[in-house]
Parts: sequence; structure tokens; C-alpha cells
Amino acid sequence: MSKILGSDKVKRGMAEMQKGGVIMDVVNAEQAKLAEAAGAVAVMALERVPSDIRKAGGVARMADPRIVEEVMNAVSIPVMAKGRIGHITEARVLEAMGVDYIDESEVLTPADEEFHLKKDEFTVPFVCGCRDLGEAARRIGEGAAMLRTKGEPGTGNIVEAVRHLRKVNAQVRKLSVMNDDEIMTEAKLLGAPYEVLKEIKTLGKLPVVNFAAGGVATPADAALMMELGADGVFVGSGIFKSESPEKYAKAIVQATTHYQDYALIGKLSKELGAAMKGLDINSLSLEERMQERGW
Ligand SMILES: O=C(CO)[C@H](O)[C@H](O)COP(=O)(O)O
Repeated sequence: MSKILGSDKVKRGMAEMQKGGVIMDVVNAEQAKLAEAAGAVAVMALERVPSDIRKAGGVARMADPRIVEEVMNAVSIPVMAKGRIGHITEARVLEAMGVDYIDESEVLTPADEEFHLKKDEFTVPFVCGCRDLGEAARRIGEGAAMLRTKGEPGTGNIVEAVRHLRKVNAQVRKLSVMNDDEIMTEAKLLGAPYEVLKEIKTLGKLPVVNFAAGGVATPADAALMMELGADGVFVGSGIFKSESPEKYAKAIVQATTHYQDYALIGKLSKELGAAMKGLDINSLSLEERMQERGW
């Protein structure tokens, strides 16, 4: 019997439906319910939020399937789950469990330092991280149906998320005014598949939704990512390592929706309690930077 694979159109369309929203990392049913009640468009099941992954050290793997199941049973919004980069079996297990999306994520310890998953061989759609257009195009070439700029997860520091989003968007703009005969050279320079770059040039934008992730810690951070052109926002530690996760979750959703209503964002930011304590990116060694994982 031949395998039933979702078409790119269906896989990408599912992500389109999340546009303008916030996807929250959750580690149990209670957090999933909090996220749903706050207005999250989807949740991401994982064992620990990135800030706790940093603290725990060791190898970070796909969540215990009991956690994933618990989250799936707790909410009616889509449930995503993280698997390790290149870990075919973790991805197959998550697919068999019926999750709505898999994140092939650098937040977990990579299983393969050379090869990412061949995502177009799966029925379930995938989201992947990127820091620049080369990485974005390679992931699309492998079948990713959604992207997220990586930022530096678990730091509560928005600076890398800003850097990556600005970079991808600037590179897309540059590509969109290139002549067809310049694209092959750009493909060589970026290490990106020519056909994917051609598609981006023709569309004048990425062919898949691109959310911002990694370091969003306040409503204003989330709004900033939208202002810079993100299609939506992923938040994990920023909510669950803040003083009041419920208040932060609601305020971040509101700020993402109304990202240019600055008076509202000011109002939302009052009386939230302390944001998560942030980390200076320069205090992290290259090995400690999750964004360096994958290629
Ligand atoms: O890969 C991810 C998307 O789900 C991360 O978990 C996300 O970037 C969260 O980072 P942070 O904890 O800094 O909000």
C-alpha cells in the first residue's frame, strides 16, 4: 500500500490558519489549558521550556509520550510537539500519536549533526527554525511547511530574534529584485536550493508562514516581532518563567493581535508582575547557543 502524504498545499495551509497568533510551549495539561484560555492558536508540547532545558543540561529529547497525550486530551486547539533534529523515529512516533505539527527543533539536542529530516516523506507537517534565507530555503526544500526564525530560546532576550527576522526579510527583499540569471549564483552563495529561491523570487515572499521565536518575554517583544514582519509568534519561557504566566499569556496574545496599538500595549504591560529574568547573549558560549544547531 502506498503511503498517504499530505500535499504541500494542505500542510502549508494549516500553518496559514495560525497567522497573526501566538503558539505557546507547554509541558503539561494545566499549562495547555492556560494557553488555550489565553487565546493561543496552538500549543507546542515539550518536556521543559527552553530556559529549563538550559538549566537541566544533559540531552534534551522528545517529550514523554504521556505528556504529549495529556496535552492533546486537554485542548481543542492544534497540538504541535518537538522532536530532535534528524531523529526519524521520534518524528514517526509523534506522527503515529496524531500530533498536528512536528517541530524539528534546535531547542532539543540534535540527533544528527549532518542531516535534517526528509520532511516531505511524512504526512504530518513540520515547522523548522532558521536564521537566514539559506537555512530557510534548505528547510523548505526538505519539506518544512512552516518556518520560525530561531532567536536564542530560553534567554528572555529578543536581540537574536530581531537579528534573524530582519536578516531573512532583507534577504527575501534582495532576492525579489534579482534577475533570473542572478539566482543561481545567489543559490550557490546561500547554499540554498535553486528551485526554492526561484519560487521565493516569483512570490516576492517566503512560500510558507514564518513565525518569530526565541526570547520573546514581554507583550512589547511580541508586538515588535509582528512590527518587523513576523506572521506570528512562538513563546515558551517568556510566559512560564514570568511571575504571572496567566497574565503574561493573555497580554502577549493581545499585543500580537494589536501590535500597532501602542496605547493598548502600554496598558497591557502594566501590572503584569516581573518578566522572566533575561540573559545577555554574550554570556553564552558558542556551544550554549541553541541557534547554532542545525545548518
Ligand atoms: O522552538 C521553539 C518554538 O516552539 C521554542 O520553544 C521557542 O523559541 C521558545 O523560546 P522561548 O522559551 O525563548 O520563548
